[in-house]
Amino acid sequence: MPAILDIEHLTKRYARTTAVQDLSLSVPAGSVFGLLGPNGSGKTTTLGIALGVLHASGGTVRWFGAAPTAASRRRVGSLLETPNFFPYLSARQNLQISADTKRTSPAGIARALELVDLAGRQHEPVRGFSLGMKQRLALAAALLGEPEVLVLDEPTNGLDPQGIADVRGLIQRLAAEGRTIILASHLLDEVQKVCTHAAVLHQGRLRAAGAVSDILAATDRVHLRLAPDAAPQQLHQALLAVPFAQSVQLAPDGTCTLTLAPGHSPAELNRALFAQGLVLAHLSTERRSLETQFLQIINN
Ligand SMILES: Nc1ncnc2c1ncn2[C@@H]1O[C@H](COP(=O)(O)OP(=O)(O)OP(=O)(O)O)[C@@H](O)[C@H]1O
Repeated sequence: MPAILDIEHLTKRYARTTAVQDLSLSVPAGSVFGLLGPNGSGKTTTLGIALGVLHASGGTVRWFGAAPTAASRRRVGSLLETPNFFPYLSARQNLQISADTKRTSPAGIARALELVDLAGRQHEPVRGFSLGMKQRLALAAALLGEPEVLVLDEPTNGLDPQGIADVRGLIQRLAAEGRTIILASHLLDEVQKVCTHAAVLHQGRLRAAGAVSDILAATDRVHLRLAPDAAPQQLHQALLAVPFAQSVQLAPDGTCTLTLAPGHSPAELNRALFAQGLVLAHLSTERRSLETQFLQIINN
């Protein structure tokens, strides 16, 4: 897949803070790309620079394979913070104003309202809208001009569970229509549920990047022990020679702990050890939470 956005060696310094440091990442076309990181990790700064509303201290941003231009920016819709709609005007009238401000044709208003599921409420004043409806209206505003790419900063922040589900469902529908979506989030489960790809930021630095199924896969830890009369070192040595056994550790009580490379099962591991003449007295697996893995990524 070609890249929609390429960021290379991006750095942003404020007076005392380095918000982003030597960040390089690539957003594949058609992906839902999550920029995941705790508060203050540099997500908003990165998006602001990519969108041209902030200046970088160093590094480059390329959209659609080239330096950004006014024309390429029109292909990117964004929602960095929920706009202040006019409360006494209807949803439709507010979108009319957004279309005028963006100098896009008002012809897309009806379609945008359909997409965000507000067509039935379009003539109601926005003051009666829930936060979730206002966020969907903000997404409709970002969709004016039919952008190929949507950039969203914490799109579900402050919403109740129904509002969160609505916005996530909407993001998935928009992606299914072929748009590339880049979203910043501090919510691990959001990125895992909604995104196909992700980059993990911590203190302005990239800690991991790739397909969500690779970097945030729910990997299990496997614990193994031989019979009490066997030498635990033997098991440890044998495991080091198994190509799909990773992070092998030997505990003082003789238990070996490891993770399996993707696509490999504990049964396969048992067979590999048996083939080496080792009979296990104990084999158990322990599911590691996503939170544990996330903390491991940002602490590494
Ligand atoms: N205008 C500014 N002046 C000085 N420091 C800033 C400014 N904007 C951001 N920062 C600092 O840069 C760092 C990264 O901030 P940024 O808002 O990009 O992070 P974030 O990951 O989006 O966090 P959050 O989820 O809290 O918005 C933080 O330490 C923040 O305090």
